[in-house]
Amino acid sequence: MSIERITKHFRDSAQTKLDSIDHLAVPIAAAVDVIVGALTSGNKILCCGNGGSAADAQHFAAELIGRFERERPSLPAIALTTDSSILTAVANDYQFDQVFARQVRGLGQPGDVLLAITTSGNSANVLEAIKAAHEREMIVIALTGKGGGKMNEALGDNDMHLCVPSERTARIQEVHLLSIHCLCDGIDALLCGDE
Ligand SMILES: O=C(CO)[C@@H](O)[C@H](O)[C@H](O)[C@H](O)COP(=O)(O)O
Ligand SMILES: [Zn+2]
Repeated sequence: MSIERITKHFRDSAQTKLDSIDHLAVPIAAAVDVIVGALTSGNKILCCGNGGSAADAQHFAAELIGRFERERPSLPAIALTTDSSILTAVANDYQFDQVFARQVRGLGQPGDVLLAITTSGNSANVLEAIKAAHEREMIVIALTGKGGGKMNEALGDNDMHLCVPSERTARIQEVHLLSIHCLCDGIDALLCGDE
């Protein structure tokens, strides 16, 4: 593989991150307020996504249940992407687009937050999870890209949309991970004080 290709990936990734600051800094700060409000009211965070975004959902839940950069109490978060028995049963007995929605209906409570991650904004199982979250009176924080796709119609007035200004899945995922780390840092700062 050529060094130029690798260099281009690094440069493009850095540029997409720089381009994202003006789009995402304010909504990320607002999302931190929503998440901390939910956590301090005794609510929890559910997270979902497909492929690389499933990994992002798990990454976020791990940092809340475990820790980010400093010691603090465990925070309640569940990735809906991890239980192969649930995922296969729901996909087999219902439809694959219900794999997250069914878990939201079983686990979600009013005031809980759904972190819905999809680079295209179009994954049917993520959109169905949002419908279920609305039924459960949950708040949705959506991480998308590519203009947001069908997510633009799926979200309600109380939801939040963090849309990365890129058309390329890999670059969008890279900014999603950075955004997730900003969320973790913001949660810790609000709960434990600035460091
Ligand atoms: O990680 C990657 C590509 O970088 C893939 O696994 C990617 O996440 C999958 O193709 C997903 O199914 C894409 O779904 P979405 O982001 O459009 O919701
Ligand atoms: Zn990927």
